[in-house]
Amino acid sequence: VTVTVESTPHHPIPSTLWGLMFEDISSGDGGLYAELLKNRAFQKVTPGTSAALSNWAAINGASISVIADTPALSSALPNSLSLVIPSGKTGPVGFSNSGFSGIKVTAGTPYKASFFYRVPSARSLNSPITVSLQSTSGQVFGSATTTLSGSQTSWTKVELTITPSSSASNTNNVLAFTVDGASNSGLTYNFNMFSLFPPTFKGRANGMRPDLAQACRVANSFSQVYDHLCGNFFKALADLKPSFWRFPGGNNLEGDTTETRWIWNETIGPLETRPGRPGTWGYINTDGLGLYEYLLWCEDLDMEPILGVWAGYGLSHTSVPENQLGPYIQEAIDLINFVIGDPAKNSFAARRAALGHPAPFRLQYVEIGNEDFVGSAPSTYPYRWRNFYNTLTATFPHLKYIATSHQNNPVLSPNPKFWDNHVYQTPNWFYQNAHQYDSYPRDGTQFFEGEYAAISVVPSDIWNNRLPYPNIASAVGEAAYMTGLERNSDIVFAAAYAPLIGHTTDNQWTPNLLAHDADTVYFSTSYYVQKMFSVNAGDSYLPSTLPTKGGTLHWSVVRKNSGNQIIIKIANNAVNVESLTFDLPFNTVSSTGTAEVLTGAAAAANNPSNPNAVRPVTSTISTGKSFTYNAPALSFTVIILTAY
Ligand SMILES: O=S(=O)(O)O[C@H]1C[C@H](O)[C@@H](O)[C@@H]1CO
Repeated sequence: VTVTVESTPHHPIPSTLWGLMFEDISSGDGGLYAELLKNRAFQKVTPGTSAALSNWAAINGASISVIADTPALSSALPNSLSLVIPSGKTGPVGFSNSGFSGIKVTAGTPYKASFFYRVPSARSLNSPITVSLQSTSGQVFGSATTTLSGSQTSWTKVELTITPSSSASNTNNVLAFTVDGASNSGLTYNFNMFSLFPPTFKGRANGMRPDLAQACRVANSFSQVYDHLCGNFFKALADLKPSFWRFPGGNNLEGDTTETRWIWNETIGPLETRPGRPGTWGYINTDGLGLYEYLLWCEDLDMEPILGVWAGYGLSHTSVPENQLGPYIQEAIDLINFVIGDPAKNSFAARRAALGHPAPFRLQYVEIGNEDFVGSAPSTYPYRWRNFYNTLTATFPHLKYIATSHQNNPVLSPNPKFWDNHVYQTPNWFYQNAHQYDSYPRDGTQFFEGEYAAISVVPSDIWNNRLPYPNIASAVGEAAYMTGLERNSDIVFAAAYAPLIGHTTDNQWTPNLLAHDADTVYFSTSYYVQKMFSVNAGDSYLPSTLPTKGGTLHWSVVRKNSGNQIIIKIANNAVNVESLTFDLPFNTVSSTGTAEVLTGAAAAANNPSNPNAVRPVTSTISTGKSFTYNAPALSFTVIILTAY
């Protein structure tokens, strides 16, 4: 096929085109969020049940239980861990936490441990307590000791630093808390709000995970360089050069009921004031990764937040009646004031300032709800949209509000200027529908492809036949579709693969762009496609011969001003090599260029047992005013050359 490229740009590439969608689907707690202990504050559990003690285990015959404590540490955290040392015990007695399917222990790294405690009744003994990182078989890598006071009947916080002298060979490790059995015979201690943080990105308290911090890249302040092969969340995400961050969901914004919606003001402030909530993915969210942490993360990665506000619908298909929306609209107003308000005029903005960020955060886009095309949502979205949109627009007229139902189905008033479209489909569907936006009217309406992914190769039932990890077929299908988004980026202002992150074993959704366990992050084929597009977004779109609609070969050409670069993206979904001849209308064209190619067998995938099975390979190719490139079967290529 001959591709004639035009020299006059059709439109600028929007600065927000390629970004990230995030919600907690075994991706926040235990993933992006750096806390290493699971069930750290017994949030939303039933005292006295074994479930309340999940992830905790007794050591050497200690009697542990979760109790509804009086006095509670806080109204947000009413449950405590009660430790009773039986009589007749000798040696260390106590309990341990097993983390999120394990804990990674790296020598020379300072881990910050903390907990609250009180003694129910005063006594003379002041007892040492040892907190140690150790293997499940008892090998101690590092520990710290402090003293529990026998007169401490009110809650008090203890903070310790543990710097292991050796690394663990795997993640089968626990954080153990022990006191001497003999001297504590028959005594009781109450504990709460445990926490263990390794160094976080930028050293932020309550920050993002150590594997996220750029410890792999910045001059290490620690004696131990992180396992640079593992990559890490921050490097992985930062390397995508993402332009936006949609949060907090997705389903997890909505909650199953009105009561379990994401309530922004319960996710900020000291951890002991955050009650946590049952998320929509089957586990309790600690909300340790809350609104303020998300906003700092957006600043740290220089991303535009796309902030979802709860819009009166829960996934158990309940809608707030129109005449009862007021408090929830006010909740959204207060949320937005926390983000951008004037601390001198608004108490929620003053909360932001008190947390250390007096200046407003960056905010342009607010999404009203999520997927209001599911269940009974469409039947109530017209009034929910109208009331939220009208009140928010009156209060914050400069913000851009995104609708989440199917466009004009139902008809909404006022007519939305921004829509969020989602699609989960097969690889074939993605290359067959790469032209989706070509025919959309150019009437000022803008589109956010807020969630898309090839999740299955079984068209008859994609939902129950998931790919465990992205593979070459899914990634190259997505690449074809993304050439269409790039071509139509005059009306598509943003797009994100979803979901972004998932745990390798303890997950509720596959495939994910990145997988993780307690040890490392795994980069998928789709991750590389996202990175190859995002890093090479360019500044303006150059029209060219249109690919055959529904065909297997797709391309898109952009110009990057700096360096006079022409960037050609080619997705070949055929199982045979495709030859493309490019005719470039420029006086001067470099005789060579680079071609970064991701290719492999259709089912080839990166996974924990073979994390680097498929990676992009860059080579030098011959280019010129007219040149031919042979796109390998099942491949995505980014060609970069200079021309002017
Ligand atoms: O089960 S789904 O509704 O398809 O869930 C999808 C759509 C929803 O917005 C998001 O939270 C989730 C995975 O990204």
